[in-house]
Amino acid sequence: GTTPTEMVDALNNIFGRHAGVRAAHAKGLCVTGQFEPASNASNFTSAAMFKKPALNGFGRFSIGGGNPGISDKSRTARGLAFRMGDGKENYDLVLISEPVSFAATPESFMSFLQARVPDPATGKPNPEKIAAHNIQFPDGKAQAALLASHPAPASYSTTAYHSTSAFGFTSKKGKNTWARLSLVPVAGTVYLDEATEASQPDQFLQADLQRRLAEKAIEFDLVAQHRTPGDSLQDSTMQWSGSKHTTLGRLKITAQADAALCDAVTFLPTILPAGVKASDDPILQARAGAYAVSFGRRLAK
Ligand code: HEM
Repeated sequence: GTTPTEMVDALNNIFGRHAGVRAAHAKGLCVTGQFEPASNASNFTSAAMFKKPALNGFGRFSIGGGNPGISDKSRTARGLAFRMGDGKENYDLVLISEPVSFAATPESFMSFLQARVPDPATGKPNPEKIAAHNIQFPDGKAQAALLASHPAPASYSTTAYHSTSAFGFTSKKGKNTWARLSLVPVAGTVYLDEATEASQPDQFLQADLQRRLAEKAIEFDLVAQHRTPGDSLQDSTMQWSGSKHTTLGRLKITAQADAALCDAVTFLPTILPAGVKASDDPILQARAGAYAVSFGRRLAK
């Protein structure tokens, strides 16, 4: 099965159930900031909030997986969730640090996780089960290859974050454009070099964030990649080739915030302003239900 409860149980089966903690992206840091829409963004999207000079918001940087003690050096996806609003509507961006997800469907997501449940005899995942998953669900290979191709980001501020799924944007003239979104770091993408990867302590991301924010805001451009024919609207494991991009504005992360601010909500990729719609990508459609189950469990502790 692939109900929201079954998906969260599958995460808990691997990572354990930690009181008050997210079932996925368990480790993270809460921040506040502003989004400044680009002056021409309203040609691309009719959403009212993009006509404002600036929107306030808060968000959370995270490391993929349900282990709250994971090393900051681990080669897993990083996450960035950010909620911005104009007082009337909210817009949640819930993004990861690779341009593709690890499963095209909830069935593939379940198989990926079930193949990684630690073997009671060894305490480790059984490589044969992972190999069998890769044969049955080859859609998981693209993200794994990307993650293996570089060390972890040197900082939460030095990697791009991507929606992997597509959203439809209605322009003020009523035209719909399908796009995938990315937050692109203004300071550029920097991964740990291999020597630093070996020598750096396991925890460095919080101190790094503190140091950078004491100096200046951490900035990302919000970029919409337009769909070109052949770019899938259903398969978030396939990279897009569309070469047309529109910059929708700049996100400025200005301060760290108490974890409580972010833990009181669940960021959902389906919280969208009027004028932006989700595609019928089955992964995008499955996420909100699972996030709600995880949210309920961590509030109940
Ligand atoms: C079927 C596929 C997926 C499932 C079942 C799933 C499940 C979850 C769950 C249960 C949480 C914890 C929610 C909470 O307690 O608030 C979570 C968090 C998160 N997920 Fe997913 N996820 C999926 C795919 C994705 C994809 C494709 C992305 C990004 C492109 C993504 C990005 C994130 C991020 C950034 C967070 C952390 C949000 C925060 O910091 O509060 N997830 N996911």
